[in-house]
Amino acid sequence: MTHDPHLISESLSFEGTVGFYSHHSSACNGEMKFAVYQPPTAKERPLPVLYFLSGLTCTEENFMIKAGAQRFAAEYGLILVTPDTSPRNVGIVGEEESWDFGTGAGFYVDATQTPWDRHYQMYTYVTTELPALIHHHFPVVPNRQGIFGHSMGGHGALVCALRNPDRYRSVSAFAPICAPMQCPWGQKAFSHYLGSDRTHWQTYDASELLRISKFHSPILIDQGTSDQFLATQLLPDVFQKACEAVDQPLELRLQPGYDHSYYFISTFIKDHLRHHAIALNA
Ligand SMILES: N[C@@H](CCC(=O)N[C@@H](CS)C(=O)NCC(=O)O)C(=O)O
Repeated sequence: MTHDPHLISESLSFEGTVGFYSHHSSACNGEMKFAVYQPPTAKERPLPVLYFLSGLTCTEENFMIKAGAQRFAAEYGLILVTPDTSPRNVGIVGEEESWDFGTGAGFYVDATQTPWDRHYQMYTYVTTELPALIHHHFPVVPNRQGIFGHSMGGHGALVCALRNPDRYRSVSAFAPICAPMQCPWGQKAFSHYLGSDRTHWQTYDASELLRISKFHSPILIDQGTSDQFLATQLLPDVFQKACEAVDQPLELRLQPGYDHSYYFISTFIKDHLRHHAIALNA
């Protein structure tokens, strides 16, 4: 069951609106926040919807403030939705202790381990509960839905798309965590949220999921070569090999000199919105 969203603030942007909302989430058993950009054409007709999942330490705000996506969403006629990256202030001891786990680091999984399982149901939240709420309250065409993200959110976007190719028509990522089972961020998050059963971890690892699931349209990934997390945490080469093994079309663009920041994202954001617009408007 979804609850009506409460509008916190609204600003005009490229003749459309950026709105910040809170609502009660049944999946996460508490208040969640998200933001929506509605381009000017949303006043005239329902539009395709594109979800952006942010990375570690982010909220629903970072992308809306820093990516510069509104100009192109207005141009291409896409509604943008950015959820928060985790439940917050839910009273779990240690939830604020690290920047790469707990608050701001939900990893887009449904936790099975106590005490996280009562609230950290981000996979269900972003794939089911939030889209149902968006469909109900905003002028979207529900079967024209795409997803993209950055870093932890790039991992989330790839996992959501590979597990639900019927629900997402397009997927892309900036500097995604491509093989979370093989990197410290992923291993820390999965062991605490999911327990020790590594077969369960595979259901949230894009490089593993490719063994059983292919996406029906090409995947676009941009990766900066000066990203400080590239060699230890992101591992795009593992994902590339997994794509090759199953003939999954992948455009992996290594961008010389770019780091992990939103300066990198904003440089290539237009290409990503175009990638999604082509698939979502086809
Ligand atoms: N806090 C970390 C960095 C965390 C980080 O780079 N987060 C990325 C996502 S993985 C981000 O988008 N940060 C928010 C921002 O740049 O606005 C550090 O100090 O090394």
